[in-house]
Amino acid sequence: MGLLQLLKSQFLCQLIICYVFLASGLIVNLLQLCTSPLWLINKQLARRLNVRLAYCISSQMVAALEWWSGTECTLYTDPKSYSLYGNENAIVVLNHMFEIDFLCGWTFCERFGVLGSSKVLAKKELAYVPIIGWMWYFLEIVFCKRKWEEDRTTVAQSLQRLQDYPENFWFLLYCEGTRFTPKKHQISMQVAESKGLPKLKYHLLPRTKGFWVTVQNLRGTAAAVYDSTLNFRNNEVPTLLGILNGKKYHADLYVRRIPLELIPEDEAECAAWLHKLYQEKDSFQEHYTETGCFPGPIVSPARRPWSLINWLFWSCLLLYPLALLLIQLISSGSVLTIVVSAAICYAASAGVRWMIGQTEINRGSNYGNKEVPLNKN
Ligand SMILES: CC/C=C\C/C=C\C/C=C\C/C=C\C/C=C\C/C=C\CCC(=O)SCCNC(=O)CCNC(=O)[C@H](O)C(C)(C)COP(=O)(O)OP(=O)(O)OC[C@H]1O[C@@H](n2cnc3c(N)ncnc32)[C@H](O)[C@@H]1OP(=O)(O)O
Ligand SMILES: CCCCCCCCCCCCCCCC(=O)OC[C@@H](O)COP(=O)(O)O
Repeated sequence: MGLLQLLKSQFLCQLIICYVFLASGLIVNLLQLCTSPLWLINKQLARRLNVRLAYCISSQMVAALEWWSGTECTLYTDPKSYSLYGNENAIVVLNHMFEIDFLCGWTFCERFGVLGSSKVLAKKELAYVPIIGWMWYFLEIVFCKRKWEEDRTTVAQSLQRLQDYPENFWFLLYCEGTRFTPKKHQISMQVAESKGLPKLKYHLLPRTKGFWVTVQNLRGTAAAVYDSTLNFRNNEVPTLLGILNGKKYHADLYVRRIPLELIPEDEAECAAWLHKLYQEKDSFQEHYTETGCFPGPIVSPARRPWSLINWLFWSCLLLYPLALLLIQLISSGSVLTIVVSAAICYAASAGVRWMIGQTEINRGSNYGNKEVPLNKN
């Protein structure tokens, strides 16, 4: 193990990264709250400000992936589509198998200049995660309860609000609705069988309603669907804790640009179209398993320095007062103050560990885990 790698694996270094993330995140959340009155006066300006504030938070996680762990992200795509990435609004359909798939997505957002404005159809539970969830509130992220009776109106309304969004954005949709586990896969394949659909090997059966409502409400706003399939080399199982430990992974992303006009408007036809898309995605994963690469040319954008610069800025701003505080604390000699400070540090690190837990598959929800009564046709 090299010296740098040893340094990266030290708990103290990870603690510093988490401290900067936590302290800067809360400051940014507060600044976002301060933009509230501006929404009434100049909504578009408030949105633009929030895009930049959100960048301060999400780019720290991107910096951890790109600069701290040195993870490499390779893009396989058609060079003709490449020039459009970042210059139009798009709906991104991504497989949901890895704990850091969202972070790889964010990395590509960063490289194409849409990180601050990127959006997702997220489960409601994530709205309560401090920093990220609170940041999303001001970014007009679309939340769902994964209960169609309630989601059908709320999701459509939230999507419609994005029609006059002042910056280009990518709207991420995990149509599988939950992370892949063998049990969820087995249950969803029973559903596939009952619907007479071909089985998928690498994906859960996609939930079609969210896709249909997104496409319908973003017609005229988004230009295309980016069908994205992610995998990692050498059967790596990447985790956020691994990233914090400085472990380097190799992500490969295969993206096909599909103009929105090609997607049927009728709900049933749109659902059939999505099922066919997932059968194709499954064949790309099969190709990857057999050959170690996706079909198509590699046109990888390089990582940009901005996420690192942002992290260095917040570190300089926040580590100096922390050091002063620690010196004062130790020199005060008060046992009570030291114990209280240690307790605050412990609570903060437990909080960050809980947030990281949100990304862990074995702490995932039970959605898609329950056997459903099937009407065999
Ligand atoms: C160039 C580079 C390109 C790309 C770069 C890549 C990405 C970057 C882009 C943007 C980044 C932005 C942000 C990223 C940051 C963070 C993201 C983090 C996480 C958030 C992710 C989540 O929270 S995922 C969970 C929430 N999302 C979803 O659930 C979406 C999918 N779900 C739906 O669409 C659902 O339909 C719904 C939520 C709208 C409603 O759910 P509900 O369960 O109520 O209804 P359903 O219709 O789905 O269910 C009933 C029907 O389903 C059938 N059924 C039953 N059991 C199953 C089963 N196990 N599997 C499949 N289907 C099942 C049932 O039979 C019913 O069928 P019908 O025929 O009656 O419809
Ligand atoms: C740079 C310092 C990093 C410090 C660590 C901060 C950690 C914050 C992470 C919060 C990000 C939350 C995003 C979670 C994405 C996710 O993967 O959600 C799961 C859902 O799709 C589906 O849930 P489920 O049904 O449970 O599978």
